[in-house]
Amino acid sequence: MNARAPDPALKLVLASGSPRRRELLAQLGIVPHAVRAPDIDETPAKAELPRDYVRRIARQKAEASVPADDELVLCADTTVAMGRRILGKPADRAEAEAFLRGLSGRRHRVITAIAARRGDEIRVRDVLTAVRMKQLTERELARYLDSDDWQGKAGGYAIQGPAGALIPWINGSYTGVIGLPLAETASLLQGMGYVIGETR
Ligand SMILES: Cc1cn([C@H]2C[C@H](O)[C@@H](COP(=O)(O)OP(=O)(O)OP(=O)(O)O)O2)c(=O)[nH]c1=O
Repeated sequence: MNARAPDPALKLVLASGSPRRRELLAQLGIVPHAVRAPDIDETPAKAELPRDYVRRIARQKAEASVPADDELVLCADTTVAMGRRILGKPADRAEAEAFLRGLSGRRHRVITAIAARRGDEIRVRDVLTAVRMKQLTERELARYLDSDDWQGKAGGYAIQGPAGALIPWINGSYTGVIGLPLAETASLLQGMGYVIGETR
């Protein structure tokens, strides 16, 4: 992919309503010029594979976010995959419990796709992390469900919260599991001409 010339005047728009993504971006020293969360239908298509699904959703978020001439848009989507199954955000406690019982004692994948848009050009990348959850006891499961920390989290858990105690092993990108893989995001933004570290 061709790298664009660095443009220190380019402003970053974060097209995400996730406060975690904003915090992760701050780790790169980036405070978005604006935050505009697009509203799109995140229903998986029939038989859609998890990686295809997150890439499609990240692209659709970018398509729904039209940047001004001096703006670069960044969006992302995270999903948990068990084989071919896509585990999105649980609708309620019963669904979170079903997800966690399925993840308990096994390996799954967390895939985050990031998309950047400048003008009409959209670039998408995906980052895959393998995660193992320990075999949960009934007590651990009940305590975690009681914490409500599963709400709004793909797969029904968040590694950066109390569920960190339930995850003994990952292979991949920790920041990708939380929702924004920082190394890949930095390189994507720089490739689109964004200058990290510039005060705007
Ligand atoms: C597996 C896992 C997911 N998550 C979160 C990351 C994402 O915010 C969320 C998946 O939902 P997303 O649809 O990716 O993002 P979002 O709805 O929070 O924000 P937006 O669509 O506006 O960008 O799950 C964690 O925070 N920690 C984890 O360990």
